[in-house]
Amino acid sequence: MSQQTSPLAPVIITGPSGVGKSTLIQKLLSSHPKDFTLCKPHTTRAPRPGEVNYHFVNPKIFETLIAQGAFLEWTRSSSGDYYGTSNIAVLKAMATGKTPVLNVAVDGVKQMMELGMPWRYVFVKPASLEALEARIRNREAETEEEDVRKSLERGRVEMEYAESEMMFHKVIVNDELEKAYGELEKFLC
Ligand SMILES: Nc1ncnc2c1ncn2[C@@H]1O[C@H](COP(=O)(O)OP(=O)(O)OP(=O)(O)O)[C@@H](O)[C@H]1O
Repeated sequence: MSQQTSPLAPVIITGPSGVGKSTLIQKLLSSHPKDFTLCKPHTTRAPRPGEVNYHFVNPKIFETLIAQGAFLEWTRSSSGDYYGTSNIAVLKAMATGKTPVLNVAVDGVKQMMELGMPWRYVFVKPASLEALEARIRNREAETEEEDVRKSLERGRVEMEYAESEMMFHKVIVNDELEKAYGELEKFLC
């Protein structure tokens, strides 16, 4: 990508489920609270313990919002949960005067890229599919065998997409967290 972007242009962080997007975003927001703000996405999945970084809504409300054209992007995960970013959430984040940071599933990123926004796209990938599997299994969340299998298959396809499309401004391997975070910070700050 050669398009010029501003330091205030939203940053889109994407990658397979469980790769560590939320972890990296959380570190960025807590290290640079004056510079970055989270653009809060909507989801229909259940909150994990202590989780506050989403608007949690039921599927009926999510589907109403889709029908109203409220979303800039939306998608369904391999387990059937909806995820999306509303236009209002982006505007609210922009109005803070800080750089909005978005956590977006790979399918949603494809929709955003089609809109041609001159935003910054970062793909986070695992060191290997085995490492991704270990991370998903270690996470204190849904670990039904079928969900893990579907999630890994989807992750594999998403990684192939990232490699084939070359549409990302930055690709970061989240193997060692501090190193991955250092790369993200160097790219953005
Ligand atoms: N570099 C790392 N090394 C080891 N564990 C990590 C690393 N980065 C994140 N994790 C852990 O991996 C798990 C998944 O991380 P996280 O929830 O941030 O992923 P995610 O990509 O946001 O997932 P989802 O898209 O499904 O919400 C968490 O338990 C997190 O603590």
